[in-house]
Amino acid sequence: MKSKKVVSALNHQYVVNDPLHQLFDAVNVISVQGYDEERRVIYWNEGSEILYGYSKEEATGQKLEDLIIPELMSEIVVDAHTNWIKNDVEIPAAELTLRDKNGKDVSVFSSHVMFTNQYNNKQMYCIDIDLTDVRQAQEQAIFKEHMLETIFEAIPDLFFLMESDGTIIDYHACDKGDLYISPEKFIGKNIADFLPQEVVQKFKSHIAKAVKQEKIISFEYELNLPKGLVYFEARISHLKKYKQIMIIVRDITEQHKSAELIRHQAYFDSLTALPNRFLALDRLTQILIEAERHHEKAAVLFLDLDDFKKVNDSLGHEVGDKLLIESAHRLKQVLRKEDTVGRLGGDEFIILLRRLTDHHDALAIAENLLKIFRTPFKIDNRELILTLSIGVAVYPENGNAASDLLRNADTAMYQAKALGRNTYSFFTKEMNIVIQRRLAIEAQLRGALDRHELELYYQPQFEIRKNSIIGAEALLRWNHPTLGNIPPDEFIPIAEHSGLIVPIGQYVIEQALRFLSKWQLSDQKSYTMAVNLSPRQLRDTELLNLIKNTLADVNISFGSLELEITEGVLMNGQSYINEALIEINALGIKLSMDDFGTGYSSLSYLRQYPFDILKIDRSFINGITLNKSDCDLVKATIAMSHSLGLTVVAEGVETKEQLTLLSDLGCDFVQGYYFSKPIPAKQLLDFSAALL
Ligand SMILES: Nc1nc2c(ncn2[C@@H]2O[C@H](COP(=O)(O)O[C@H]3[C@@H](O)[C@H](n4cnc5c(=O)[nH]c(N)nc54)O[C@@H]3COP(=O)(O)O)[C@@H](O)[C@H]2O)c(=O)[nH]1
Repeated sequence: MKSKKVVSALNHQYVVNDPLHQLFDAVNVISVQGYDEERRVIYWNEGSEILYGYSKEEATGQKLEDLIIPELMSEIVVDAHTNWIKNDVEIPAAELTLRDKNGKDVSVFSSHVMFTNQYNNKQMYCIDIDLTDVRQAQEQAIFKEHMLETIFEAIPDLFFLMESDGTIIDYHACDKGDLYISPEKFIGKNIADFLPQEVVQKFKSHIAKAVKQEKIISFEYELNLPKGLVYFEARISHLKKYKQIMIIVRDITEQHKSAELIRHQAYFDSLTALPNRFLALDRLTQILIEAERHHEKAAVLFLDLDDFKKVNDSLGHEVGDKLLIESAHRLKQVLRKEDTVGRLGGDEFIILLRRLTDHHDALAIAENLLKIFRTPFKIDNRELILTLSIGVAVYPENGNAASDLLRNADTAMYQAKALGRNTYSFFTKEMNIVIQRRLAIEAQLRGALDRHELELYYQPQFEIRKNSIIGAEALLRWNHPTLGNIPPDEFIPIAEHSGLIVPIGQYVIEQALRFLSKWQLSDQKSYTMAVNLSPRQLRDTELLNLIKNTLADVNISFGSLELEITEGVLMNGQSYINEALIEINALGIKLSMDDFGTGYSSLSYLRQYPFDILKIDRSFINGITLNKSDCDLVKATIAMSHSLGLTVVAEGVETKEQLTLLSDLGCDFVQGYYFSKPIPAKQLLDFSAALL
C-alpha cells in the first residue's frame, strides 16, 4: 500500500502535462499509462482500468513490473527501461502479452514514448491497444486455413481459382498425380490454351451462367486422356466480391461406369446382350415417330424358336443358353445397321425394321432369317437344327402404336406356327378376329366348370361281327350362353395351352366313369368307356390317383376304361410320358392310339408303347369306298395292327358301304354317324336299351 504522501510527492514531481492527460482521459479504447524513472505509475487512464482491471487509485504508485508485466518478462522490461533512461535506447513498439489484475493474459500492441518534464525527470508513457479481438480473429483465420488445408487434403477433387475469362490463378490438388498437365503449364494460362475447344465452350457458357444466376452451376465433360476416356464433373462458384471463379473438378469416371452398367442391365438382356423388351419397345416408339414424320413404312417381326423347350428339356439349359446366344448372333448378321434386334424373353426375339418402302423389304428379311437358320448349330460338338416361326406386322397398315404392332406380329407368329413352323406369316385383320375369339374362349373357359356349362356326350362303339354295342367314347361339349356351342376342336387346344385341361380332364374322367357304372348296371353289360387324354394331363401327378379312386368308387374294373392318346403326345419324347403309359398299362387300363394316320404314323410308337387299340382316323374311313389308296392303307393298317396284337377301331363310319368294307377288311370295332352321333348320357341309355 502506498501512503498518501508518496502519491502527492509523485504528483508534485511528475504530473505536469495536464492537457495531454486530459486527452488520454477522453479516450477509453486505448490504455495509456505514465511511469516515472522508477517505473512507478504516475498516470492511469480509464482505458487502462478497463484493459488491466486495476483502478487508477490501485495502480498509481505501483511499479510497472509488479503490475502488468508477467514474471518471465520482468527483468527484460526493467533492463530495457533503464537502458532507455540511461543510454537513450528506445523501447520499440511491439505486440506483447501482458497480464491483468486477475492474472489473465492480455494481448496488446504496445508503443512507448519517453520525455523529460519541467522538473527534469523522465516520464515514460505506454500506449497499449487491446489485441484480444485481433488475435482471436487471427487465430480463427489460421484455424480456417488449417481446416481448408485438411479438407483439400482429404478431398480428391481439384480446385481451380480463375478469372471469369478462364485464366487460372491458383489451384489445389491433394495428389498432384490427378493433374493431367503440370501446374506450370496452366497457372496464368487460359483454359482455352490446354483444353479442347468443345470443353472450353462448355466451361465458358457455364461460367457465364454462374455469374448471372449467382449460384453454383455444375456440368459434366469428358477428356480423352492417355489412360483412356475420363469423365469429370465441374462445379462453378462465382466469388462475386473478388470477381473470381472457383471451379471444383471431380473425376466421375467410376460413377459413370457404374451408371453405364446399371443402364446396360436395365435395357439389355444379360444372356445375349441384345436390347431387352423395354428398350426394344422404346426404340419401336421412336421408329414409329420417325416413320410418321417421313411418311415411311416400318415393320415388327416377332420371332419364336420352334420347339426350343424341347432343347432345354432334353439337352439342358446350358445348351439352351448357348443356342440363344448363337441365334442372337445369327439374327444380327441378317439385319441392316439401322435395324434393331431385341430379346423379348425365353425363346422370343423381336426385329424392328425402319425405312421400308413396301412389304417386300420385310418379306426379304424374313426369308433371309429363315435361311440363316438352315445351317445346323454346332454346340458342344453336337449339331442341332433349329427353326424359326416369324410373325410380321407392318406400320401403318397393321397398327400405329408400338403395343398394337407387337401384338399383331405375335398373332401372325402364331399363324406361322399353325402353318407348320419354320415359316413366316404377315398379319391380317382376320387373324385379329381369331385371336379375339381365342382370348374370349380362354377367359370364359376359366369359369365354365363352375357354371356347369360343360357336358359329356357319348358316341357308341360297335363290334362289327356281333353288331352290338361294346362301349362308347366320351366327348366333351360346351354350350356357352353367348358364344353358343363351342366345338372341342376349338376349346380343347386352348384348355391344353392354358393348363385348364387338368381340372377339365379330371371332370371328364369322373363323369364318364360314373356314367359307365350307371350304364353297365342298367344294361347289365360290361361296356367300355373311351376317354381322350391331352399331353398336359399326363404331366398331372394326380391323374392316376384320380382314375384309381374313381374306378374304386364306382366299382368299375380297370379293363373297362380306355385312354385315347394321339401321336403328338408321344412325339414329346418326355420320360414322364413313358412312365405314365407304363403305369396305365400295368394297372390293366386299355391304351388306345387315336387319329392313326394323321400324324407321323410311326410304327415304332406302336411297338415302343403298350397300346391295346388302334383307331383309324375318319379321314381315311371317309375315302375307303371312294379311292383305292385309302382302302389299301386301311387294309394294311388293320393287318399290321392285328399282327401287333392290337384291336382296330374305325372312326367316322357314316355309310353302310363303309361298314361292309371294314367288315370285309377284318376291322374289329366301329363308331360313326351311321350308328349314332355323340349323344347325351340319357339318350345313350335309351339308345342302347332299345338294342338289347
Ligand atoms: N382331351 C380331350 N379331347 C376331347 C374331349 N372331347 C373331345 N375331344 C377331342 O376334340 C376333338 C373333336 O371332337 P368332336 O368334335 O367331339 O368330334 C368327335 C366326333 O364327334 C367326331 N365323329 C365321330 N363320328 C363321326 C362321323 O361319322 N362323321 C364326322 N364327321 N365326325 C364324327 O369325331 C371326333 C372323334 O374324336 P376322336 O375319336 O377323339 O378322334 C377330337 O379330337 C376329340 O378327341 C375330351 O374330353 N378331352
